[in-house]
Amino acid sequence: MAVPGKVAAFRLPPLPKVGEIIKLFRLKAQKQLSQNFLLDLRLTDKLVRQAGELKNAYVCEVGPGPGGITRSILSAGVEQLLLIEKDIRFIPGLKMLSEAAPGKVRIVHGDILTYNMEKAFPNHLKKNWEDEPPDIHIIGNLPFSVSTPLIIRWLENVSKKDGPFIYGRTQMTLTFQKEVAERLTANPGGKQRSRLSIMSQHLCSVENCFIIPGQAFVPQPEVDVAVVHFTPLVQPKIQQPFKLVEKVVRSVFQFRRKYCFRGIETLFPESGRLKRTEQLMMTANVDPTLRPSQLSMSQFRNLCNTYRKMCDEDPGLFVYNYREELRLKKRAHLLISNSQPEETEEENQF
Ligand SMILES: C[S@@+](CC[C@H](N)C(=O)[O-])C[C@H]1O[C@@H](n2cnc3c(N)ncnc32)[C@H](O)[C@@H]1O
Repeated sequence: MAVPGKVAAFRLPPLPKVGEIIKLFRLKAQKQLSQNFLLDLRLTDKLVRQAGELKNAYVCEVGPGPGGITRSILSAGVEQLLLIEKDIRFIPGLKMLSEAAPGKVRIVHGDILTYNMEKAFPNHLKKNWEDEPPDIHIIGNLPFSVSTPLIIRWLENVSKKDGPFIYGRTQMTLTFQKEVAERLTANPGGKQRSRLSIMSQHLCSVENCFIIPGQAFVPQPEVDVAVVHFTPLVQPKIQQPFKLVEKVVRSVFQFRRKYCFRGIETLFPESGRLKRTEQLMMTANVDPTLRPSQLSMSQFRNLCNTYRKMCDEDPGLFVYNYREELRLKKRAHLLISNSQPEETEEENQF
């Protein structure tokens, strides 16, 4: 659990308000880029407190924009702050902040999706995975279209201990659309239990910290926003490669309203499908009539471990792709009958 730290360990010299910076540099939010700014410093302070103690820490803020959260991070007394911002219009305002905190801020005009985080911090900060997390934090309020793919990528980095996790169990405090945060943190049986719940919780302790109502942003988005804190676990709850876990979890949730065996079947080619599904479910000790959302983490672990054994015994199994088989069958069906194929798949949200 994140230990809320103190903010205001360092006093910035008087600066124009964030709203004034927006006016000064004509930083109109670009709706098509989902830019929604958080200008209320009480809220930015509260968000930054969720990261824990930041005094003398090394922080990377992704998508600082006009710099509201940036000010709160600097006020927390950090040692170094790396800012990665894609939109060049924000760089002059960020430079103004950097001048107010000499020697502390490094500004990168770049895209977090391509930035090499393995060189972002000094080597001496590296910790062993089993040790306490390093004094490195990632904080960000990014557009939702970026934050969801980014967290999936960072979860894969956690499982491989690379990217930002080359330094150890780097903690992250990020915002998401409220419903995505609910999926990230959902327990078994919960309405929002989904692929994202298993993929995040098997690798990290995930805490839904607080909700920021949409009205707090300028301009106001149509949804509420939640702040989520991630601390990578010393031992993942499922000790299998990320891609294997992803495949099993995606298959289970393929038909999220049906019994779980319906999705699990899709792990196997049509010939022998029933027999192998039964074998997997029996060995993993999973009741085939549970709904995907009812499965516990240990049941997912059993499924992944058993599926891994089956893949080791049949090297062609892992590359089997149900959707591809379905697509080829549909195409053949169309060629033969020239009729519309039946729709067999359900919506498969992350
Ligand atoms: C929702 S706005 C939030 C701005 C600021 N953090 C705040 O809370 O007021 C998202 C910011 O992320 C930036 N951004 C979007 N995609 C990015 C990417 N791939 N890499 C870095 N920054 C990005 C946008 O330019 C914008 O400044």
